[in-house]
This record gives sequence, structure tokens and C-alpha cells, in this order.
Amino acid sequence: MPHPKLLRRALRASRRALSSRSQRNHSRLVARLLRREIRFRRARRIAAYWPADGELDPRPLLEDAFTDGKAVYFPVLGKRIGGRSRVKLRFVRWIAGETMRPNHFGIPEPTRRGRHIRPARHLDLILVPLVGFDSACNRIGMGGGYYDRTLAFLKARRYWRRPRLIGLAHECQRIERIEPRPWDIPLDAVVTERRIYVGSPPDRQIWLRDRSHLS
Ligand SMILES: Nc1nc2c(c(=O)[nH]1)N(C=O)[C@@H](CNc1ccc(C(=O)N[C@@H](CCC(=O)O)C(=O)O)cc1)CN2
Ligand SMILES: Nc1ncnc2c1ncn2[C@@H]1O[C@H](COP(=O)(O)OP(=O)(O)OP(=O)(O)O)[C@@H](O)[C@H]1O
Repeated sequence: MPHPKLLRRALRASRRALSSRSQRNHSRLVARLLRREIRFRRARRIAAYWPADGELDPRPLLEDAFTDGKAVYFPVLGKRIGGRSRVKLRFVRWIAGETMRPNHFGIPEPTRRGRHIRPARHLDLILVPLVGFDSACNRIGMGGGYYDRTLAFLKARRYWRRPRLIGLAHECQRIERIEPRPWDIPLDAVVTERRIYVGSPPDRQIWLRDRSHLS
């Protein structure tokens, strides 16, 4: 595998190179695939992200979420220590149309705090942005380790109730194999414009109900 920095750069360039028409199509197709899934339909609290740098746009899916009365959250970075944020993400409730403010990386964040903030473990579903993935649902992110640190609690033990982690991506972000590092948190599924990839064995049944034609 090439050096991680070069790999990230190439994958980021490939998602940025998609036309805005493909971008729109892909996010509509992803929404169409995921909205039928029980893991999405049952979820009451969903975290998404504000798309940047060619990332798959989760907003068509969020329209479904609002229609269904789900609560939608966006990640916010914690306070910076020594110039670099080394802390975990927290999730702030978002109301459509609400003012956003760019964070340290220029990505818009909701501005409300206080009782609108929730830790990751209170969420039912987390839509995770990614730079690269493989068919086993291993993930490469932007390299800050934010999602890995935020979700590290999932490694400590098995939870009966825990947030399900769904990566959203373009098919061009898939690579043959990602060797997971010890701190990497595997995703439960990755959804692209083409199909749903299912990761962890405990969840296979629920995702693969009637899609045997795909695997
Ligand atoms: N849309 C979106 N929101 C997100 C993430 C994400 O991947 N996508 N994150 C997922 O973790 C967190 C932010 N993490 C990020 C980590 C690095 C860079 C980034 O652009 N890094 C620059 C160098 C930045 C600098 O130091 O000034 C780069 O790599 O070019 C952006 C976001 C939380 N919010
Ligand atoms: N649970 C953890 N505890 C301590 N450090 C961690 C943990 N998870 C990740 N890190 C640190 O974060 C750094 C970046 O991790 P990695 O390259 O996996 O980021 P990423 O998953 O690609 O990015 P992101 O999650 O922000 O999109 C690593 O060098 C690692 O030291």
C-alpha cells in the first residue's frame, strides 16, 4: 500500500474530481438505499456531517430524517490544546436552516451549545465521513483521528445498545484492502451510490435481509 499521506491525497483528489452532477446523483442514490434500511428507519437520533472536499453529501438523507421527526446532530470539535485539537468530537443538535460557523478546518458547525450537546454514545446512528474504505468496512479518515478517538469506547466492551456507524462514500473511494491499525474503529456498513457494504458479523443479518444477490 502506498504511503498513507499519498493515498489520502489521491483519494481526496478523486472525490473532488467528481462533477457536481455526479455528486448530486450519488447522494440521492445513497439516500435511496439507506432510507429503506431498518437501522435508519428505527434510529431516533442521527449524526451526520457537513460535506466538504467532495465528500458524499448526506443532506438528501437528512430530509427524510426531518420528515420522520428524527433528531439530527453535527460533530463539533472540542477546544484546542496547544494549537491542535486532540480531543473528541461531540454532537450538537441541528435544526434545518440554523446558522453555522466554520470550525478550525473551515467546516461549518452549529453554534448552539449547552443542552443541545450530546456525546456519541447517546446516538442511534452516526453517518461517518471518510476518505477511503474497503469492502470489509475498514475506514481511512482525514488523519486527525477524531472519529477513532470519539468512538474508542466501543472497543472496551460489547454494548447491547450502541450507535451504529455508517460510512457514506462514493464508489471511487473504495480501495482493495485497508490494514486496520489498533485504534481504528470498523464501520458497521458503508453505503455508496452502488450498494451497501456490510462489516461486522453481529449486524449482518439485519442488513442482508434481502440482498443476497449482492454478496
Ligand atoms: N465534513 C466533515 N466534517 C468533519 C470531519 C470530516 O472528515 N468531514 N472530521 C473527521 O475527522 C472532523 C474534522 N476533521 C478534519 C481533519 C482534518 C481536516 C483537514 O482538512 N486537514 C488539512 C490540514 C488542516 C490544517 O491543519 O490546517 C489537510 O489534511 O489538508 C479537516 C477535518 C469533524 N468534522
Ligand atoms: N483511541 C485513540 N487514542 C489515542 N490516539 C488515537 C486514538 N485514535 C486515533 N488516535 C490518534 O489519531 C491519529 C490519527 O489517526 P488516523 O490516521 O487513524 O485518523 P483518521 O481515522 O484517518 O481520521 P479522522 O477520524 O479524523 O477522520 C493517530 O496517529 C493516532 O495516534
